[in-house]
Amino acid sequence: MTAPHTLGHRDGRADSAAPVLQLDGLGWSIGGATIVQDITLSVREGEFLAFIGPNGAGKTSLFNLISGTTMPTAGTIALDGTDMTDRPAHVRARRGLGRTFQTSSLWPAMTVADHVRLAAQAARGGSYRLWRRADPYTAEVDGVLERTGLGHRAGATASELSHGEKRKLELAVLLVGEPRLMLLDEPMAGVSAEEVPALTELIRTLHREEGRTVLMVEHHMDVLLGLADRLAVMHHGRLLALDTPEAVTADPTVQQAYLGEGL
Ligand SMILES: Nc1ncnc2c1ncn2[C@@H]1O[C@H](COP(=O)(O)OP(=O)(O)OP(=O)(O)O)[C@@H](O)[C@H]1O
Repeated sequence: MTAPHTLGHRDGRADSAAPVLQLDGLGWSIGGATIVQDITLSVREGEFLAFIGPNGAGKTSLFNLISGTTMPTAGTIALDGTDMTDRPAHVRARRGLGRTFQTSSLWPAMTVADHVRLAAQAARGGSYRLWRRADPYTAEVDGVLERTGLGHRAGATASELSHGEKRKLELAVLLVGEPRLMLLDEPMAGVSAEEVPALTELIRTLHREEGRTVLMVEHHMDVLLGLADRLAVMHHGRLLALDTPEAVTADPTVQQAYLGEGL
């Protein structure tokens, strides 16, 4: 096990008393349709907040707003007490926000190690060269692959990986930037039942042992009940409930929203 990482504020401007993430009245409308509506919540440092909700409830759209890939049409977003509402994704990333996507963002013919190496070069401002003789990123690449359980797959191409290994590689690429706040969009999607426990354990380590704040969209309730401090339930773009997993699953309003789909 690698030693826990100290996740310090990158630019020293953070207000340590402020929540890591604060959303106030956040909304997004497009083409006359309101996709995300009036979301107000705060996330404290080190918390694990999971988002659940029926298909099309607006969970991915909310992650897009938080990460800056979509700009909100209402409300505000603050990171560590600093308003980020109009700031682009790369500025939020510099403030320690990292995310994975629902669909795979890997290059099929590129090796596992080269994915991580490219991410390291991009993060450290190096040039995109995979053939350098004296590779300054070797130790970092090895370390990240070991932390994510992919050391033995360093030379495999992404196309040779199982779904679970692909998800681990996406996490490995994300970890290169040492995000303090990680947004994981359905990290178990497409992963076989046998691979779910190892992936769950990796996410638990990133949260509990490495101290990262995690927001995760996930449909597997059994996975979430062992990980999440709080569950946020989204329905028709709104926040229907936000509480402990026990309270949320017992909430009749939530059960009603899931009627016919199972919670
Ligand atoms: N760019 C867009 N333009 C128009 N409608 C959109 C756009 N992006 C998303 N939507 C719509 O917004 C709604 C919410 O989509 P979103 O992907 O955020 O839901 P979700 O809760 O993540 O769903 P799932 O669990 O199926 O991934 C859907 O009805 C979707 O079709």
